[in-house]
Amino acid sequence: MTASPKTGDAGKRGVPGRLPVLGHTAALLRQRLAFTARLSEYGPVVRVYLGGLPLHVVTTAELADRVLVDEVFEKGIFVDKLRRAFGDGLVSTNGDFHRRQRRMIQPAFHRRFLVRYSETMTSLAGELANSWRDGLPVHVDRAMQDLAISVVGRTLFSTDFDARISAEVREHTPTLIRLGVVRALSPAVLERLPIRANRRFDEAVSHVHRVVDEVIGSSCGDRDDLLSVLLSARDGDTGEPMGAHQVRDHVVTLLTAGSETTGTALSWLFHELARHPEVAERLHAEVDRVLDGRPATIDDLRSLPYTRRVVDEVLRVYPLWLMLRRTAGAVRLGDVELPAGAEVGFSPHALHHDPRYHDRPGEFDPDRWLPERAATVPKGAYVPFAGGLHHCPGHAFAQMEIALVAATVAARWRLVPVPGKPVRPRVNGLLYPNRLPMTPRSRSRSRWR
Ligand code: HEM
Repeated sequence: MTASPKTGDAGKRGVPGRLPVLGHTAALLRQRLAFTARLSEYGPVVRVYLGGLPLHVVTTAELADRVLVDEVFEKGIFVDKLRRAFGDGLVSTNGDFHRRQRRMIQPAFHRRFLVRYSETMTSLAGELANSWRDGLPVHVDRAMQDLAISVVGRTLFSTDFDARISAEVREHTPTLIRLGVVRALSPAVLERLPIRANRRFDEAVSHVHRVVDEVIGSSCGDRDDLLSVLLSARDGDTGEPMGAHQVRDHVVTLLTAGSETTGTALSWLFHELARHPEVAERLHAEVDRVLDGRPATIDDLRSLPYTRRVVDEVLRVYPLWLMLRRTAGAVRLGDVELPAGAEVGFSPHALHHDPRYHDRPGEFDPDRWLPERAATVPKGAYVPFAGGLHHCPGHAFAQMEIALVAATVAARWRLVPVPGKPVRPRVNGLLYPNRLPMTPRSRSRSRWR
Protein backbone atom coordinates (compact mmCIF):
# COMPACT_ATOMS: atom_id res chain seq x y z
CA MET A 1 0.00 0.00 0.00
CA THR A 2 1.51 3.35 -1.02
CA ALA A 3 0.67 6.57 0.81
CA SER A 4 -0.58 9.35 -1.44
CA PRO A 5 1.15 12.66 -0.78
CA LYS A 6 -1.35 15.36 0.29
CA THR A 7 0.94 18.09 -0.96
CA GLY A 8 3.92 17.96 -3.21
CA ASP A 9 5.91 20.70 -1.49
CA ALA A 10 5.63 19.98 2.23
CA GLY A 11 9.38 19.42 2.00
CA LYS A 12 9.78 23.07 1.13
CA ARG A 13 6.89 24.75 2.99
CA GLY A 14 6.42 22.57 6.03
CA VAL A 15 3.56 20.33 7.12
CA PRO A 16 0.34 22.01 8.34
CA GLY A 17 -0.12 23.00 11.98
CA ARG A 18 2.95 25.21 12.44
CA LEU A 19 2.54 27.76 15.26
CA PRO A 20 4.40 31.04 15.70
CA VAL A 21 7.54 30.64 17.89
CA LEU A 22 6.77 27.00 18.80
CA GLY A 23 6.61 25.69 15.24
CA HIS A 24 5.49 22.04 15.43
CA THR A 25 7.24 21.37 18.75
CA ALA A 26 4.05 21.33 20.82
CA ALA A 27 2.23 18.98 18.40
CA LEU A 28 5.31 16.79 18.06
CA LEU A 29 5.72 16.44 21.81
CA ARG A 30 1.99 16.06 22.47
CA GLN A 31 1.11 13.56 19.74
CA ARG A 32 4.53 11.94 19.25
CA LEU A 33 3.94 8.59 17.47
CA ALA A 34 0.72 9.73 15.78
CA PHE A 35 2.44 12.88 14.51
CA THR A 36 5.38 11.09 12.92
CA ALA A 37 3.16 8.26 11.58
CA ARG A 38 1.15 10.82 9.56
CA LEU A 39 4.12 12.54 7.95
CA SER A 40 4.41 10.11 5.02
CA GLU A 41 1.06 11.45 3.78
CA TYR A 42 2.81 14.71 2.90
CA GLY A 43 5.63 13.24 0.82
CA PRO A 44 9.04 11.55 1.04
CA VAL A 45 10.78 14.60 2.59
CA VAL A 46 8.68 16.91 4.76
CA ARG A 47 9.58 19.96 6.77
CA VAL A 48 8.70 20.16 10.47
CA TYR A 49 9.64 23.17 12.60
CA LEU A 50 11.31 22.77 15.99
CA GLY A 51 10.55 26.28 17.19
CA GLY A 52 11.92 28.25 14.25
CA LEU A 53 14.38 25.54 13.19
CA PRO A 54 13.38 23.49 10.15
CA LEU A 55 13.81 19.71 10.46
CA HIS A 56 13.58 17.72 7.22
CA VAL A 57 11.92 14.42 7.99
CA VAL A 58 12.30 11.59 5.48
CA THR A 59 9.40 9.17 5.33
CA THR A 60 10.59 6.39 3.00
CA ALA A 61 12.84 3.44 3.80
CA GLU A 62 15.11 4.26 0.87
CA LEU A 63 15.79 7.80 2.08
CA ALA A 64 16.14 6.71 5.71
CA ASP A 65 18.82 4.23 4.62
CA ARG A 66 20.57 7.00 2.69
CA VAL A 67 20.52 9.27 5.78
CA LEU A 68 22.09 6.49 7.84
CA VAL A 69 24.84 5.44 5.46
CA ASP A 70 25.79 8.62 3.57
CA GLU A 71 28.56 10.28 5.59
CA VAL A 72 27.31 13.74 4.70
CA PHE A 73 24.67 13.16 7.40
CA GLU A 74 26.28 13.63 10.80
CA LYS A 75 24.87 13.75 14.31
CA GLY A 76 22.83 16.96 14.71
CA ILE A 77 20.75 18.61 17.41
CA PHE A 78 21.17 15.77 19.87
CA VAL A 79 24.91 16.38 19.82
CA ASP A 80 24.47 20.05 20.66
CA LYS A 81 21.86 19.56 23.32
CA LEU A 82 23.26 16.44 24.98
CA ARG A 83 26.93 17.30 25.02
CA ARG A 84 26.65 18.47 28.62
CA ALA A 85 25.67 14.90 29.60
CA PHE A 86 27.66 12.74 27.20
CA GLY A 87 30.63 15.03 26.51
CA ASP A 88 32.80 13.46 23.82
CA GLY A 89 31.23 9.97 24.01
CA LEU A 90 30.25 8.15 20.82
CA VAL A 91 26.62 9.35 20.71
CA SER A 92 27.66 12.98 20.73
CA THR A 93 30.66 13.15 18.36
CA ASN A 94 31.25 13.13 14.62
CA GLY A 95 33.92 12.80 11.96
CA ASP A 96 37.47 11.69 12.45
CA PHE A 97 37.39 12.02 16.24
CA HIS A 98 34.32 9.77 16.42
CA ARG A 99 35.89 7.20 14.07
CA ARG A 100 39.08 6.97 16.16
CA GLN A 101 37.16 6.66 19.42
CA ARG A 102 34.97 3.98 17.96
CA ARG A 103 38.00 1.95 16.90
CA MET A 104 39.33 2.14 20.44
CA ILE A 105 36.07 0.89 21.96
CA GLN A 106 35.20 -1.78 19.42
CA PRO A 107 37.41 -4.55 20.94
CA ALA A 108 35.17 -4.51 24.02
CA PHE A 109 32.39 -5.95 21.85
CA HIS A 110 34.42 -8.77 20.29
CA ARG A 111 33.24 -12.33 20.76
CA ARG A 112 35.86 -13.14 23.41
CA PHE A 113 34.27 -10.47 25.63
CA LEU A 114 30.72 -11.35 24.66
CA VAL A 115 31.26 -14.88 26.01
CA ARG A 116 32.16 -13.43 29.41
CA TYR A 117 29.35 -10.89 29.30
CA SER A 118 26.89 -13.69 28.52
CA GLU A 119 27.83 -15.43 31.77
CA THR A 120 27.12 -12.23 33.72
CA MET A 121 23.80 -11.82 31.92
CA THR A 122 22.59 -15.35 32.64
CA SER A 123 23.75 -15.22 36.22
CA LEU A 124 22.02 -11.88 36.97
CA ALA A 125 18.85 -13.03 35.20
CA GLY A 126 18.94 -16.25 37.23
CA GLU A 127 19.25 -14.30 40.50
CA LEU A 128 16.26 -12.18 39.50
CA ALA A 129 14.15 -15.20 38.54
CA ASN A 130 15.08 -16.89 41.83
CA SER A 131 13.98 -13.84 43.82
CA TRP A 132 10.37 -14.00 42.54
CA ARG A 133 7.63 -15.91 44.35
CA ASP A 134 4.75 -17.75 42.74
CA GLY A 135 1.67 -15.49 42.72
CA LEU A 136 3.44 -12.41 44.13
CA PRO A 137 3.17 -9.52 41.59
CA VAL A 138 6.34 -7.73 40.47
CA HIS A 139 6.90 -4.48 38.56
CA VAL A 140 8.44 -6.09 35.52
CA ASP A 141 9.39 -2.74 33.95
CA ARG A 142 11.40 -1.70 37.01
CA ALA A 143 12.90 -5.17 37.41
CA MET A 144 14.07 -5.18 33.77
CA GLN A 145 15.56 -1.68 34.00
CA ASP A 146 17.40 -2.66 37.18
CA LEU A 147 18.63 -5.84 35.56
CA ALA A 148 19.79 -4.02 32.42
CA ILE A 149 21.74 -1.42 34.39
CA SER A 150 23.35 -4.17 36.49
CA VAL A 151 24.34 -6.07 33.34
CA VAL A 152 26.02 -3.05 31.72
CA GLY A 153 27.50 -2.00 35.07
CA ARG A 154 28.96 -5.42 35.86
CA THR A 155 30.31 -5.91 32.36
CA LEU A 156 31.85 -2.44 32.40
CA PHE A 157 33.25 -2.51 35.91
CA SER A 158 33.21 -6.18 36.98
CA THR A 159 32.63 -6.35 40.71
CA ASP A 160 33.13 -2.61 41.38
CA PHE A 161 29.56 -1.94 40.30
CA ASP A 162 27.70 -2.69 43.52
CA ALA A 163 24.02 -2.29 44.41
CA ARG A 164 24.40 1.30 45.68
CA ILE A 165 26.14 2.49 42.52
CA SER A 166 23.62 0.62 40.41
CA ALA A 167 20.71 2.31 42.24
CA GLU A 168 22.24 5.77 41.82
CA VAL A 169 22.83 5.34 38.11
CA ARG A 170 19.39 3.80 37.73
CA GLU A 171 17.79 6.80 39.41
CA HIS A 172 19.30 9.38 37.10
CA THR A 173 19.95 7.91 33.63
CA PRO A 174 16.25 7.88 32.60
CA THR A 175 16.16 11.62 33.25
CA LEU A 176 19.06 12.11 30.85
CA ILE A 177 17.20 10.34 28.07
CA ARG A 178 13.66 11.54 28.78
CA LEU A 179 14.48 15.21 29.32
CA GLY A 180 17.23 15.06 26.71
CA VAL A 181 14.69 14.30 23.99
CA VAL A 182 12.42 17.17 25.06
CA ARG A 183 15.46 19.49 25.05
CA ALA A 184 16.50 18.36 21.60
CA LEU A 185 13.07 19.10 20.14
CA SER A 186 12.46 22.38 21.95
CA PRO A 187 13.56 25.88 20.90
CA ALA A 188 17.12 26.57 22.17
CA VAL A 189 15.96 29.45 24.35
CA LEU A 190 14.07 27.05 26.68
CA GLU A 191 17.35 25.42 27.67
CA ARG A 192 18.61 28.59 29.27
CA LEU A 193 15.51 29.25 31.40
CA PRO A 194 15.69 28.44 35.14
CA ILE A 195 12.79 25.98 34.89
CA ARG A 196 12.39 22.69 36.78
CA ALA A 197 13.09 20.47 33.77
CA ASN A 198 16.45 22.19 33.21
CA ARG A 199 17.39 21.92 36.89
CA ARG A 200 16.47 18.22 36.92
CA PHE A 201 18.52 17.57 33.79
CA ASP A 202 21.56 19.39 35.24
CA GLU A 203 21.24 17.55 38.57
CA ALA A 204 20.98 14.19 36.81
CA VAL A 205 24.12 14.97 34.79
CA SER A 206 26.07 15.94 37.93
CA HIS A 207 24.95 12.83 39.80
CA VAL A 208 25.82 10.41 37.03
CA HIS A 209 29.20 12.08 36.47
CA ARG A 210 30.03 11.92 40.18
CA VAL A 211 29.10 8.25 40.50
CA VAL A 212 30.97 7.26 37.36
CA ASP A 213 34.08 9.18 38.47
CA GLU A 214 33.92 7.36 41.79
CA VAL A 215 33.79 3.93 40.16
CA ILE A 216 36.53 4.70 37.64
CA GLY A 217 38.68 6.05 40.47
CA SER A 218 38.35 2.87 42.50
CA SER A 219 38.87 0.46 39.60
CA CYS A 220 42.24 -1.24 39.22
CA GLY A 221 41.65 -1.45 35.46
CA ASP A 222 43.38 -4.78 34.84
CA ARG A 223 40.32 -6.97 34.52
CA ASP A 224 38.66 -8.56 31.55
CA ASP A 225 36.00 -5.87 31.41
CA LEU A 226 34.97 -2.97 29.22
CA LEU A 227 36.51 -0.35 31.49
CA SER A 228 39.90 -2.09 31.25
CA VAL A 229 39.58 -1.97 27.46
CA LEU A 230 38.99 1.78 27.65
CA LEU A 231 41.85 2.36 30.08
CA SER A 232 44.34 0.39 28.02
CA ALA A 233 43.16 1.62 24.58
CA ARG A 234 45.58 3.64 22.43
CA ASP A 235 44.60 6.06 19.69
CA GLY A 236 45.43 4.38 16.35
CA ASP A 237 46.85 7.66 14.95
CA THR A 238 48.61 9.27 17.93
CA GLY A 239 49.32 6.24 20.13
CA GLU A 240 47.98 8.26 23.09
CA PRO A 241 45.81 6.66 25.80
CA MET A 242 42.37 8.13 26.50
CA GLY A 243 42.24 11.06 28.90
CA ALA A 244 40.27 10.67 32.16
CA HIS A 245 37.47 12.87 30.82
CA GLN A 246 37.19 10.82 27.68
CA VAL A 247 36.93 7.58 29.64
CA ARG A 248 34.17 9.10 31.76
CA ASP A 249 32.26 10.31 28.68
CA HIS A 250 32.37 6.83 27.18
CA VAL A 251 31.30 5.19 30.40
CA VAL A 252 28.35 7.56 30.88
CA THR A 253 27.36 7.04 27.25
CA LEU A 254 27.59 3.25 27.42
CA LEU A 255 25.79 3.04 30.75
CA THR A 256 22.91 5.14 29.43
CA ALA A 257 22.73 3.86 25.85
CA GLY A 258 23.17 0.26 26.96
CA SER A 259 20.67 0.04 29.78
CA GLU A 260 17.47 2.00 29.09
CA THR A 261 17.22 0.51 25.59
CA THR A 262 17.68 -3.09 26.67
CA GLY A 263 15.54 -2.72 29.80
CA THR A 264 12.56 -1.39 27.84
CA ALA A 265 12.91 -4.05 25.14
CA LEU A 266 12.87 -6.75 27.82
CA SER A 267 9.80 -5.23 29.46
CA TRP A 268 7.92 -5.19 26.15
CA LEU A 269 8.98 -8.75 25.43
CA PHE A 270 7.26 -10.07 28.55
CA HIS A 271 4.25 -7.87 27.86
CA GLU A 272 3.91 -9.31 24.34
CA LEU A 273 4.39 -12.90 25.52
CA ALA A 274 1.50 -12.40 27.93
CA ARG A 275 -0.69 -10.92 25.17
CA HIS A 276 0.12 -13.73 22.73
CA PRO A 277 -0.15 -17.12 24.47
CA GLU A 278 0.57 -18.96 21.21
CA VAL A 279 3.91 -17.10 20.93
CA ALA A 280 4.69 -17.77 24.61
CA GLU A 281 3.86 -21.43 24.12
CA ARG A 282 6.33 -21.81 21.25
CA LEU A 283 9.05 -19.89 23.06
CA HIS A 284 8.57 -21.98 26.23
CA ALA A 285 8.67 -25.21 24.24
CA GLU A 286 11.92 -24.15 22.52
CA VAL A 287 13.56 -23.05 25.77
CA ASP A 288 12.54 -26.27 27.57
CA ARG A 289 13.83 -28.45 24.75
CA VAL A 290 17.17 -26.67 24.38
CA LEU A 291 18.02 -25.87 27.99
CA ASP A 292 16.33 -28.75 29.77
CA GLY A 293 16.70 -27.02 33.12
CA ARG A 294 20.32 -25.82 32.84
CA PRO A 295 21.45 -22.15 32.51
CA ALA A 296 21.54 -20.68 28.99
CA THR A 297 24.90 -19.95 27.35
CA ILE A 298 25.98 -17.92 24.35
CA ASP A 299 26.25 -21.17 22.34
CA ASP A 300 22.60 -21.97 22.99
CA LEU A 301 21.49 -18.92 21.04
CA ARG A 302 22.03 -20.80 17.78
CA SER A 303 19.49 -23.37 18.93
CA LEU A 304 16.96 -20.75 20.03
CA PRO A 305 15.85 -19.30 16.65
CA TYR A 306 12.25 -18.69 17.70
CA THR A 307 13.34 -16.82 20.83
CA ARG A 308 15.61 -14.67 18.65
CA ARG A 309 12.72 -13.96 16.26
CA VAL A 310 10.62 -12.83 19.21
CA VAL A 311 13.45 -10.43 20.12
CA ASP A 312 13.60 -9.11 16.53
CA GLU A 313 9.85 -8.54 16.54
CA VAL A 314 9.94 -6.72 19.89
CA LEU A 315 12.60 -4.43 18.43
CA ARG A 316 10.40 -3.80 15.37
CA VAL A 317 7.33 -2.90 17.40
CA TYR A 318 9.14 -0.80 20.04
CA PRO A 319 12.10 0.98 18.43
CA LEU A 320 13.45 4.52 18.87
CA TRP A 321 10.90 7.18 18.04
CA LEU A 322 13.20 9.62 16.23
CA MET A 323 16.70 9.71 14.83
CA LEU A 324 18.28 13.04 14.00
CA ARG A 325 21.16 14.08 11.74
CA ARG A 326 22.68 17.26 10.26
CA THR A 327 24.14 17.75 6.77
CA ALA A 328 27.91 18.35 6.74
CA GLY A 329 27.67 19.69 3.15
CA ALA A 330 25.09 20.59 0.51
CA VAL A 331 23.15 17.53 -0.63
CA ARG A 332 20.06 16.58 -2.61
CA LEU A 333 17.64 14.40 -0.67
CA GLY A 334 14.74 13.13 -2.79
CA ASP A 335 13.60 16.25 -4.65
CA VAL A 336 14.77 18.65 -1.94
CA GLU A 337 18.09 20.52 -2.07
CA LEU A 338 19.58 20.91 1.40
CA PRO A 339 22.41 23.27 2.32
CA ALA A 340 25.19 22.34 4.76
CA GLY A 341 23.93 22.53 8.35
CA ALA A 342 20.34 21.40 7.60
CA GLU A 343 18.67 19.27 10.27
CA VAL A 344 17.39 15.92 8.99
CA GLY A 345 15.58 13.10 10.74
CA PHE A 346 13.26 10.14 10.48
CA SER A 347 11.16 7.99 12.72
CA PRO A 348 12.23 4.33 13.01
CA HIS A 349 8.87 3.76 14.73
CA ALA A 350 6.93 5.11 11.75
CA LEU A 351 8.98 3.02 9.28
CA HIS A 352 8.66 -0.14 11.40
CA HIS A 353 4.86 0.26 11.34
CA ASP A 354 4.53 1.29 7.71
CA PRO A 355 2.31 -1.09 5.68
CA ARG A 356 4.38 -0.30 2.57
CA TYR A 357 7.20 -2.30 4.13
CA HIS A 358 5.70 -4.64 6.71
CA ASP A 359 2.81 -6.99 6.14
CA ARG A 360 0.06 -6.35 8.77
CA PRO A 361 2.38 -4.14 10.84
CA GLY A 362 -0.07 -3.96 13.75
CA GLU A 363 0.32 -7.69 14.41
CA PHE A 364 2.97 -9.14 16.69
CA ASP A 365 4.32 -11.84 14.39
CA PRO A 366 7.83 -13.18 15.16
CA ASP A 367 7.68 -15.40 12.06
CA ARG A 368 7.94 -12.35 9.82
CA TRP A 369 11.66 -12.70 10.69
CA LEU A 370 11.97 -16.18 9.18
CA PRO A 371 14.85 -15.75 6.70
CA GLU A 372 12.71 -15.99 3.54
CA ARG A 373 10.20 -13.41 4.79
CA ALA A 374 12.83 -11.11 6.34
CA ALA A 375 14.61 -10.98 2.98
CA THR A 376 11.64 -9.08 1.49
CA VAL A 377 11.96 -6.15 3.95
CA PRO A 378 13.73 -3.29 2.14
CA LYS A 379 16.84 -1.60 3.51
CA GLY A 380 15.95 1.24 5.87
CA ALA A 381 12.55 -0.24 6.80
CA TYR A 382 13.88 -2.11 9.85
CA VAL A 383 16.55 -0.15 11.69
CA PRO A 384 16.38 -0.88 15.43
CA PHE A 385 20.14 -0.38 15.71
CA ALA A 386 20.45 2.39 13.07
CA GLY A 387 23.14 1.87 10.42
CA GLY A 388 26.24 3.40 8.83
CA LEU A 389 29.03 4.95 10.88
CA HIS A 390 26.88 5.42 13.96
CA HIS A 391 25.20 2.02 14.00
CA CYS A 392 24.83 0.70 17.53
CA PRO A 393 28.11 -0.90 18.66
CA GLY A 394 26.15 -2.75 21.36
CA HIS A 395 23.72 -4.51 18.99
CA ALA A 396 25.13 -8.03 19.46
CA PHE A 397 25.45 -7.42 23.20
CA ALA A 398 21.82 -6.26 23.37
CA GLN A 399 20.36 -9.04 21.21
CA MET A 400 22.23 -11.62 23.23
CA GLU A 401 21.16 -10.07 26.55
CA ILE A 402 17.48 -9.91 25.63
CA ALA A 403 17.43 -13.49 24.35
CA LEU A 404 19.37 -14.89 27.34
CA VAL A 405 17.22 -13.06 29.90
CA ALA A 406 14.03 -14.10 28.08
CA ALA A 407 15.16 -17.74 28.04
CA THR A 408 16.28 -17.71 31.68
CA VAL A 409 13.04 -16.17 32.97
CA ALA A 410 10.76 -18.14 30.63
CA ALA A 411 12.35 -21.45 31.64
CA ARG A 412 10.93 -20.88 35.08
CA TRP A 413 8.04 -18.42 34.95
CA ARG A 414 4.98 -17.46 32.97
CA LEU A 415 4.31 -13.76 33.62
CA VAL A 416 0.62 -12.93 33.83
CA PRO A 417 -0.66 -9.32 33.61
CA VAL A 418 -2.24 -7.87 36.75
CA PRO A 419 -5.89 -7.22 35.77
CA GLY A 420 -7.23 -3.65 35.60
CA LYS A 421 -3.83 -2.06 34.92
CA PRO A 422 -3.77 -1.16 31.24
CA VAL A 423 -0.27 -0.91 29.76
CA ARG A 424 0.48 1.82 27.21
CA PRO A 425 3.67 3.13 25.65
CA ARG A 426 5.04 6.45 26.91
CA VAL A 427 7.23 8.00 24.28
CA ASN A 428 10.42 9.71 25.40
CA GLY A 429 12.76 8.96 22.56
CA LEU A 430 12.38 5.34 23.61
CA LEU A 431 8.97 3.74 24.13
CA TYR A 432 8.55 2.99 27.84
CA PRO A 433 5.61 1.05 29.28
CA ASN A 434 3.63 3.41 31.58
CA ARG A 435 3.59 0.50 34.06
CA LEU A 436 4.01 -3.27 33.90
CA PRO A 437 2.81 -5.11 36.98
CA MET A 438 2.77 -8.88 36.31
CA THR A 439 2.36 -11.99 38.41
CA PRO A 440 4.92 -14.78 38.05
CA ARG A 441 3.34 -18.24 37.79
CA SER A 442 5.67 -21.17 38.18
CA ARG A 443 5.80 -23.08 34.90
CA SER A 444 6.89 -26.33 36.48
CA ARG A 445 3.82 -26.22 38.70
CA SER A 446 1.44 -25.15 35.97
CA ARG A 447 2.67 -28.15 33.99
CA TRP A 448 1.69 -30.71 36.62
CA ARG A 449 -1.38 -28.85 37.91
C1 HEM B 1 17.82 -3.04 22.58
C2 HEM B 1 18.91 -2.40 22.83
C3 HEM B 1 19.50 -1.30 22.01
C4 HEM B 1 18.94 -0.57 21.02
C5 HEM B 1 17.54 -0.68 20.43
C6 HEM B 1 19.94 0.39 20.57
C7 HEM B 1 19.75 1.28 19.54
C8 HEM B 1 20.71 2.20 19.12
C9 HEM B 1 20.52 3.11 18.03
C10 HEM B 1 19.27 3.22 17.17
C11 HEM B 1 21.64 3.85 17.93
C12 HEM B 1 21.93 4.96 16.92
C13 HEM B 1 21.38 6.28 17.43
C14 HEM B 1 21.67 7.41 16.47
O1 HEM B 1 22.60 7.31 15.69
O2 HEM B 1 20.97 8.44 16.52
C15 HEM B 1 22.54 3.41 18.97
C16 HEM B 1 23.77 3.94 19.20
C17 HEM B 1 24.58 3.56 20.23
N1 HEM B 1 24.37 2.51 21.10
FE1 HEM B 1 22.80 1.29 21.12
N2 HEM B 1 21.07 0.22 21.31
C18 HEM B 1 20.87 -0.79 22.21
C19 HEM B 1 21.75 -1.31 23.12
C20 HEM B 1 23.01 -0.82 23.31
C21 HEM B 1 23.97 -1.41 24.22
C22 HEM B 1 23.75 -2.66 25.04
C23 HEM B 1 25.08 -0.59 24.18
C24 HEM B 1 26.38 -0.71 24.93
C25 HEM B 1 26.62 -1.52 25.92
C26 HEM B 1 24.80 0.49 23.25
C27 HEM B 1 25.64 1.52 22.95
C28 HEM B 1 25.44 2.44 21.96
C29 HEM B 1 26.38 3.53 21.64
C30 HEM B 1 27.70 3.82 22.34
C31 HEM B 1 25.83 4.22 20.55
C32 HEM B 1 26.44 5.41 19.81
C33 HEM B 1 27.18 4.88 18.58
C34 HEM B 1 27.78 5.94 17.70
O3 HEM B 1 27.21 7.02 17.55
O4 HEM B 1 28.83 5.64 17.12
N3 HEM B 1 23.55 0.30 22.73
N4 HEM B 1 21.95 2.38 19.67
